[in-house]
Amino acid sequence: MPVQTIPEIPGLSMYPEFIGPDEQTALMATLDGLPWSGLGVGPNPELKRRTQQRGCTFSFRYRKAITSTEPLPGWARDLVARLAPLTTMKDALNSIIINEYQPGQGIMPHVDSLTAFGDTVFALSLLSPCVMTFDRVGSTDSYPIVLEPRSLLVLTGPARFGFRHGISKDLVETLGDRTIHRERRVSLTFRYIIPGPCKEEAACK
Ligand SMILES: O=C(O)CCC(=O)C(=O)O
Ligand SMILES: [Fe+2]
Repeated sequence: MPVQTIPEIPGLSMYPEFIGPDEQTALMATLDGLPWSGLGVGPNPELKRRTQQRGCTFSFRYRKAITSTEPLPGWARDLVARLAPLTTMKDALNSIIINEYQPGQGIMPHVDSLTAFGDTVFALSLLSPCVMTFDRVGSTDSYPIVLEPRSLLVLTGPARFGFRHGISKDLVETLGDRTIHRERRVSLTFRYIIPGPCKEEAACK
């Protein structure tokens, strides 16, 4: 499987075309057939975008998992089996957060909670491309990258713990000679949720 890395962001791996177009279409049909939450609907009603959670459910407000170990759904098993060999993390992935970004929606720069989530985070991108910016914690270094549809981003080590990542609300983004007109984007974040409360002081992301 071809993998791209970025010397400035150690621990980041990008797998372009991790899934095929038909797999993307089937996955979107599955997700759109399931109930969305966020935007006033629990378990995370405060989120300003639509989300779904599968497997172990995490509450950002209560800063902890709010279900015990629900199994991951059948439609995710093949994907998860393909992710497992890409990490040295011992704990098995037990949660999927699905985020929908309509034009004008993004995600604030954040480090995924260090105490709530395991040391490898996977993000599978569907539909619209977008720019994700990595800001090194404690410096002004900032590295924008394009998340292409059907690509898989793997964050571990410094990329996971030493950089904030975020997506702007911009309707149009430019990076080098690339111009992206943002359309609907859906991503699946696969993580291991560590049992017990999030121990950080800051808001848990
Ligand atoms: O949408 C994405 O690709 C990233 C989502 C994210 O950063 C997260 O769920 O923590
Ligand atoms: Fe994140």
